[in-house]
Amino acid sequence: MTAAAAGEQVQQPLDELIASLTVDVPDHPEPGVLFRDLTPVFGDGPAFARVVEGLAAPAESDPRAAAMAGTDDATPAFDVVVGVEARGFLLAAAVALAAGVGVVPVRKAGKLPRERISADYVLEYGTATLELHADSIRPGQRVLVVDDVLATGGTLAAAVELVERVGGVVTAVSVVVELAALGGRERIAPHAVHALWTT
Ligand SMILES: O=P(O)(O)OC[C@H]1O[C@H](OP(=O)(O)OP(=O)(O)O)[C@H](O)[C@@H]1O
Ligand SMILES: Nc1ncnc2[nH]cnc12
Repeated sequence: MTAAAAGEQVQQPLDELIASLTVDVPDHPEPGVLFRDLTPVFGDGPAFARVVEGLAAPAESDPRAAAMAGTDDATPAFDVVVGVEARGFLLAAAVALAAGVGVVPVRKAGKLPRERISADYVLEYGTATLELHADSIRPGQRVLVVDDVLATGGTLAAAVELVERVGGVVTAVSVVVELAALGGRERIAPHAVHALWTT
């Protein structure tokens, strides 16, 4: 008997759901960039819930992280979630709340008020500086790094670098969308990137 015949709800695959809700905007924020607008994904309650659940999945199923956690599979294999300003904040806070752990912001330059470390980076449409409070992650803490889009990988590479400079152990890097042609995955290596939709 099929799931439908048995009366079960058949879920649309998550990558198809994200793709169907994403709006492509040509030439934003500058000519030549095809901007993938994910705000309709975040604005859809059931889709957002599935995205949040999916972003936490690799860390939960990573044997290395599970062994480090020393607990059963149901326990998140990370102690804290790092989110990258600004769109990553929407996701990281939700993932952290669902997992029962804290959330730490990686911010654009000049926003964090206390002792901080900085990393300059290049992204698909510009250059910028990211910062992390020096005491926001304890040495050895296991970190899930979350953002919405992996394009060239400059942003996430800088975020991972900051986490590692303060002694955090990056156990997983999760994004909603990976723009494969821009090669970001190679930039993040040796860390694996878990993308809910690769296009
Ligand atoms: O892989 P990359 O080429 O580095 O690009 C990806 C980054 O670009 C976007 O952030 P943006 O800097 O536009 O900031 P926002 O979240 O404040 O809109 C996106 O949210 C990622 O953080
Ligand atoms: N093409 C793109 N769409 C949305 N966010 C991005 N961040 C970097 N490149 C992007």
